[in-house]
Amino acid sequence: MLVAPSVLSADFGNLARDVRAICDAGCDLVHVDVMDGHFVPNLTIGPVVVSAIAKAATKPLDIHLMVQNNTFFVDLFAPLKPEYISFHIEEEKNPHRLIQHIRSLGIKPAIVLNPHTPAEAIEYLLGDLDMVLVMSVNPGFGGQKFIPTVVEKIKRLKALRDRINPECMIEIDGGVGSSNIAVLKEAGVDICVAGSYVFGADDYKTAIDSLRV
Ligand SMILES: O=C(CO)[C@H](O)[C@H](O)COP(=O)(O)O
Ligand SMILES: [Co+2]
Repeated sequence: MLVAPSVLSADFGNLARDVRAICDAGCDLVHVDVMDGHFVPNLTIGPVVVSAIAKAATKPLDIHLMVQNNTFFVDLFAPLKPEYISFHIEEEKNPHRLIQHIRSLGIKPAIVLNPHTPAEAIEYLLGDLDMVLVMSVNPGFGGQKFIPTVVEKIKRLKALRDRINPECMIEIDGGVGSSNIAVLKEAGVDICVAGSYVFGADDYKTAIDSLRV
């Protein structure tokens, strides 16, 4: 299991310190939540702060867009050379075109599914994706309770993934911790995002290691 702590739960007064700390603690990716106050009822960070995160990070960035104008934000963050940019299928009229655009920028394209969106919604896009991110909370805030019905969805997604594009990663985001990580691994998750679980722990390395099932 790869681990991507979400900096949404970091101390923003000491952001560079916290980003360095999770990288030193052995995380695989740094998960960055970008919210525009329109697609979700919360507003987070733009390119000025994300570039400060990129500067402090010694691990690749995993940018999770929760925005209305995906192409605008992809172009805004592309110069930071993240490993992944993920966008919500619920907010994109031309997802196939946007996947190609992200790839043309040298970035791995990923799609996010909200809790109500079936795995089958991306069946004909899976062959072009490097990752699918399954939301296990409603997007917008850290520290929410895990929605257990996503476990069944991950199993369906894994079956599709294994048939269509075995290289494509499955990532989970929201309410993840040591209590549910084994079930998620068993269902087919490859990468877990964890915000409040990691940043709320006394020791980041112990918390990250506890997710490596
Ligand atoms: O995308 C997100 C919220 O929309 C965050 O990545 C997610 O909520 C992580 O926080 P936590 O692990 O505390 O649930
Ligand atoms: Co996220």
